Amino acid sequence: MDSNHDLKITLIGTGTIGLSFAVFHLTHLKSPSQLTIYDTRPDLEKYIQDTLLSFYSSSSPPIPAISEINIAQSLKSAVEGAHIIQESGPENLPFKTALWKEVEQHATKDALLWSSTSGIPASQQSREMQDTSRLLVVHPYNPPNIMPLLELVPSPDTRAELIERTQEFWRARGRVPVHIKKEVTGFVANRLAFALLREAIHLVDAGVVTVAEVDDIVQNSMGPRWAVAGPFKSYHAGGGAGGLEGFFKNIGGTVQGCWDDAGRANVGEEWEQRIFREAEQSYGSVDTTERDMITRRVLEAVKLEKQTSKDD
Ligand SMILES: NC(=O)C1=CN([C@@H]2O[C@H](COP(=O)(O)OP(=O)(O)OC[C@H]3O[C@@H](n4cnc5c(N)ncnc54)[C@H](O)[C@@H]3O)[C@@H](O)[C@H]2O)C=CC1
Ligand SMILES: O=C(O)[C@@H](O)C(=O)[C@H](O)[C@@H](O)CO
Repeated sequence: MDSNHDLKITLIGTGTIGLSFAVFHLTHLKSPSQLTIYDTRPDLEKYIQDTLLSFYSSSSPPIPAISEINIAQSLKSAVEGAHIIQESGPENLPFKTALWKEVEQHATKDALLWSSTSGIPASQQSREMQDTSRLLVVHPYNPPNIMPLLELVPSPDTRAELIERTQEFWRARGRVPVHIKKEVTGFVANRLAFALLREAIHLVDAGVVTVAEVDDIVQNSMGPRWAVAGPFKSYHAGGGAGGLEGFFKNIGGTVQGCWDDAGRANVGEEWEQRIFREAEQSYGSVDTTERDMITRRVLEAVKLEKQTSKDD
């Protein structure tokens, strides 16, 4: 991968995710002039000026010279000469398919082509490309300027060396790229999160707990637990000397009972209006700045403690 001094990154689509990626890259690039942004919104420059600054606080890296960022006036000029091109445009297949077909015409042959998509596989997005081996999904967890995870989801055609170069890029910047081996719906993080969300909806809909009580439970148990040790490591530890096998020997009956009794809520069913209203009454407009500041500090603390215990 090109050194940070001459690395050129282009971001296509700088809304919620794209701008967060911009903040991340600006922290690691030697100059803002190495970053190019292309977005069709008419108020782009004012939007960037107003919104990018909101990502910076007293504890974050110094505010970059935003005026030095390249604002491209065409897709062609945005992608020419870029080493990395990441799209964070609208989550719809026609947009992404047309985009990659056009990007491929102007991008250099060894440029890395990444999609931030939440769930549209590279095999679908690349179907009008000449070289379908070039595209890789690099799915972030919002906000990517803070959350370490990137799910790398290749199509069956994606070249292995592109996955390796992408892993190298993110690891070198302290991120956690995970290679998802198959194009499953929602990849992995969302599937796991949405499985928990389905059961949470079921329990609220059944009057077992409220929306806020579910959040209290998660934030004061598995939330911090899984920030330190994920589900498999936690239950392997919970099984004592027997490990995960011991856990299931001991608790397996209860686990199966929960699985058998799990809820089957579906989108569009009658639970929606009541639970949407309860969430609104509980939270109103969430202060994402405070959320992100606390999340950053939690992640930094976990990383420091894990490094300290590794060094001991
Ligand atoms: N919002 C989230 O929590 C997450 C979103 N994603 C994915 O990231 C992608 C972007 O999502 P968001 O940032 O939430 O959407 P967004 O709506 O905030 O941003 C999309 C941006 O694309 C721009 N755009 C629209 N048409 C364009 C075009 N033809 N050329 C260039 N730019 C164009 C829009 O002006 C807008 O700024 C989606 O694929 C989404 O699934 C992935 C992880 C999390
Ligand atoms: O939750 C996230 O940040 C991401 O994994 C997603 O893709 C979300 O589902 C996003 O699309 C909506 O928040």
